[in-house]
Amino acid sequence: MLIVKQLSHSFTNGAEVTPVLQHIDFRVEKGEMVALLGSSGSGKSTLLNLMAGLMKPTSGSILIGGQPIETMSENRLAEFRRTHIGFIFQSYELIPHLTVRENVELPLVFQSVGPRTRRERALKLLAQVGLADKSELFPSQLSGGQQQRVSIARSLVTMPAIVFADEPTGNLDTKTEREIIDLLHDLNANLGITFVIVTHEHEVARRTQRIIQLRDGQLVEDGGWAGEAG
Ligand SMILES: Nc1ncnc2c1ncn2[C@@H]1O[C@H](COP(=O)(O)OP(=O)(O)OP(=O)(O)O)[C@@H](O)[C@H]1O
Repeated sequence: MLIVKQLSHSFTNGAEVTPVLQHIDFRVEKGEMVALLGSSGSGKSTLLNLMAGLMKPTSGSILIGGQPIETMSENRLAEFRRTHIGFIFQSYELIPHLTVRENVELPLVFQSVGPRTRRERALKLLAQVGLADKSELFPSQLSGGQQQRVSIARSLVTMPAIVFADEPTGNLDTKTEREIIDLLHDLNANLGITFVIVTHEHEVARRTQRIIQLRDGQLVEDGGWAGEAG
């Protein structure tokens, strides 16, 4: 599903070169739920941006569904992202003047899916994330946890091969955090969605099947639990 091969990245500002990721190797199989754990500055966002095709690596390769994304043209990559990759952000990134249902439908608008199909798919997903009765409200009328559920429904509406979640519970209290992770678990178990969850919180990482740990741009642990990895 996802293969990261000998991935390295440095940022260059004038003469100054900052190496951020060094020779990262791992793979994520279809249906896995993986945490990418690391403290601030360890390189998580950089790795996520590279895996999502938002940046080109200095060297190495990223394959999603067998396709190397770093060699794709910008247009091809944009299309590939829209079709095969789902995103969940810490700050939800919902459009305030669209209803909950319209927010979930939005990725399908960009794929030219007709209104009736869009509506059906959005309502089905909203029911799956426990928001069947909130579809015609606006994001501001929902709690933070509910808004994150909307963004989860939106990330799944195109039926992507893989979903990247960037600190998905970073703005939520502990109880709501647990509920959101439970939901991601259910979606993983029931629908077989492949999730890569970027987090600096051991509590979140501990709930996944597998932990990939980054420290100073290097992979220090793959597969162990946070408690053991220290
Ligand atoms: N555009 C850039 N130019 C130079 N250095 C950068 C740039 N972006 C990030 N870095 C450096 O790369 C390192 C890793 O940053 P990154 O944002 O990937 O870490 P992170 O683990 O996501 O941290 P956080 O949890 O705080 O977001 C940091 O030392 C950062 O200063």
